[in-house]
Amino acid sequence: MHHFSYRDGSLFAEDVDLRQIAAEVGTPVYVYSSATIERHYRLFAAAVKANAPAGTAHVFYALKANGNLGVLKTLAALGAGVDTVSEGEIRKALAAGFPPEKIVFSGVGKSESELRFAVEAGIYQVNIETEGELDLLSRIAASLGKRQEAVFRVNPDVGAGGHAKITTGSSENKFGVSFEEVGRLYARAANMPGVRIMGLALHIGSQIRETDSFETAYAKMATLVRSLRGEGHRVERLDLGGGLGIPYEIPKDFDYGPDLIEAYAAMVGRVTKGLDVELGFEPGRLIVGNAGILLTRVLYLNPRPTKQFLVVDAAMNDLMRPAMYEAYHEIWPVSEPAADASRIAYDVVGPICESGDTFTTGRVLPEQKPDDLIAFMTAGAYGASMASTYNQRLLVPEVLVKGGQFAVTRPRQSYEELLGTDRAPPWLA
Ligand SMILES: Cc1ncc(COP(=O)(O)O)c(C=O)c1O
Ligand SMILES: N[C@@H](CCCC[NH3+])C(=O)O
Repeated sequence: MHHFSYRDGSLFAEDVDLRQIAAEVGTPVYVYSSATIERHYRLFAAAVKANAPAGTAHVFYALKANGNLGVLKTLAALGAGVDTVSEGEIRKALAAGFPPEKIVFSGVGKSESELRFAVEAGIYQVNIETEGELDLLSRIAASLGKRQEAVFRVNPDVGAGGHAKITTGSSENKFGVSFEEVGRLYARAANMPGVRIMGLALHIGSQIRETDSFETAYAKMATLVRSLRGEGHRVERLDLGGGLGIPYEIPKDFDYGPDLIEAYAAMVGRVTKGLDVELGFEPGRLIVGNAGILLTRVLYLNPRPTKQFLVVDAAMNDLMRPAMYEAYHEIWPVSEPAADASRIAYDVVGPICESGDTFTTGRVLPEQKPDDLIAFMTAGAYGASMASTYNQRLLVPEVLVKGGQFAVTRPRQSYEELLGTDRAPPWLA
């Protein structure tokens, strides 16, 4: 089931022709499908709930993957919780209507003011990553007359992921407290006035397309839960993080998800059997990755003796995954190519003054000409959320589609907004 498909010769997002969005909103523009977001959330939530030991599983959508207000409201309406990593993300989640009691706060470097904001907001859980953070959190909460529920994010020393830069669970990575330290921290926390430790969390990496590395890490966590309980500590919650990957190469008979999600959920059920914990999950990419595309227009062709450059109006500041992780995104022309269309190998590049502003090299596509529209597929996760204004380009707009309707849920930034926050120093004013 794919919600981006060809109809009458043009690529549609659900029931909306992408040519219409390009005409009304301009390019580049991100376009998201509500139906895909809903489907992936429901598939995941149902599978993990069905396999959870105590029948309780909380799904905290990882907001960092896509923080668009329309996307967040869609998920809040489905009853999702949210995983945040900064005060800005907590504020976005609250603004989108997520109740504080469904908000988790992760992150290696939470500042004092961020922790204070989170405690005052009354969020569900802080995922503590260092001993210093434990002390600080307790001090802040106690000064507010509160006791904040929290878990320790443990570094399981099992790293995995689609690229070295997105592995988080290895002990070489900065994330989480080490396995050996957890017992001691639990014991210290028991005497602290401002925190109540409810359990453990982990997150091993992103774009993981098999279940073995999760299983290794989760089995280690199950052992840790038992040994902590043996020492008399309370472990009621186990937050298993996110990281489940998605297909970036879209199969012809696209029916994303169920197999890997089912296998993952069954594995979780197996590993946590009899553990009597409330499970939490933090999927990001899985929920929104396949739900979005980046729509861009061909500006120029630049033929060279050995290659053909296709210059488009999107750039690495709009979608930085290819430049940062050599990530692969399929490219679909908006006008459905004829079966006998001539095909050419292109290096698809953006307007930015960096050779790294290259989406792909030698990609064979139906022949393109200036003004043609093309879509970078599977761009719903870590696309707009990682965008910048590098080269003083305007932040890219975002559109949410639902059935035959669409709405601009973030307009293209204006030049007034781009320039308006700068301040001249007084000696040059
Ligand atoms: C703590 C934490 N939770 C959840 C996620 C979401 O990961 P993904 O989008 O791969 O599901 C991340 C990012 O990798 C993360 O750092
Ligand atoms: N931003 C990365 C994944 C990192 C996930 C954040 N912990 C990507 O686009 O693949």
